Amino acid sequence: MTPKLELRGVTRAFGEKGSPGRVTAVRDLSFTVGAGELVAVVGPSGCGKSTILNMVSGLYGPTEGAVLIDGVAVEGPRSEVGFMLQKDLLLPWRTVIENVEFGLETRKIPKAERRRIARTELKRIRLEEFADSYPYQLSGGMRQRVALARTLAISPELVLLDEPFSALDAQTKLVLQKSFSRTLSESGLSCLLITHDLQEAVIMSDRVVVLSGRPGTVVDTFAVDLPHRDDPLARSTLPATHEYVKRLFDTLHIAEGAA
Ligand SMILES: Nc1ncnc2c1ncn2[C@@H]1O[C@H](COP(=O)(O)OP(=O)(O)OP(=O)(O)O)[C@@H](O)[C@H]1O
Repeated sequence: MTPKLELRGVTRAFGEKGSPGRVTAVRDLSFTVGAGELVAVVGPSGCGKSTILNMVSGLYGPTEGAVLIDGVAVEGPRSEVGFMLQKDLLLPWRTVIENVEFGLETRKIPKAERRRIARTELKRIRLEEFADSYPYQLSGGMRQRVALARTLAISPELVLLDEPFSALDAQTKLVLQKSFSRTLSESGLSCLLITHDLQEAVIMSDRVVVLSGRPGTVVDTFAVDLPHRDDPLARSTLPATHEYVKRLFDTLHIAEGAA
């Protein structure tokens, strides 16, 4: 079966070819995200995680190799790709429901239909009673949930999650990891999760890709063969979870030492 996302021998360099300032951010990366799969990418700072996201979102292409969505090379922004960033980027002058409708508006969906979809998404994240509130009236965790609703409202097939919980306190993070995991599993979406948090990578994903320091190359990739992908809290209590986290820690330690 064609994967939802495939990076095939991807290298990306910046700067003039042959110039001393040329930097290779990632080298010969190959990995896939299958349909309905959540794949976490972890690696040391500067290993090229943002570069990967920028290529998958069509901001720029690889220097060598190919980035494919549904087997088709990405050559610009694709409507089936949704994003969730560390900062919620909600528009402060719009109500919660108007924020959720934003992506639908830019796609010229009629107003009544936009409202219907936005209400369904707010219900899904259990914030329907805040539809007419403004972002400043919500907690950081609630704002991130609204941002997820906005992402899902456009019915994406692939969701890119860029450190979506890193700005939150530890307790809010746990609650959100749980609610995101349930929502993403229920929707059967394919997801690429970029994270610095090794525990998060293990408790939320089906598979983990480990990158080395710059230039980022794949140093390990493994399936997380544990139950409860839709419930990170339950997964975090399993003894085997700690084995996986330790494996990641050891791999990254070696990778950093070699960089
Ligand atoms: N547009 C650019 N021009 C020049 N160099 C770049 C550009 N984008 C990224 N780089 C370089 O490529 C390397 C990887 O950058 P990138 O931002 O992808 O890493 P990252 O893993 O997201 O970093 P962090 O974890 O610290 O956010 C860095 O050394 C960076 O300086």
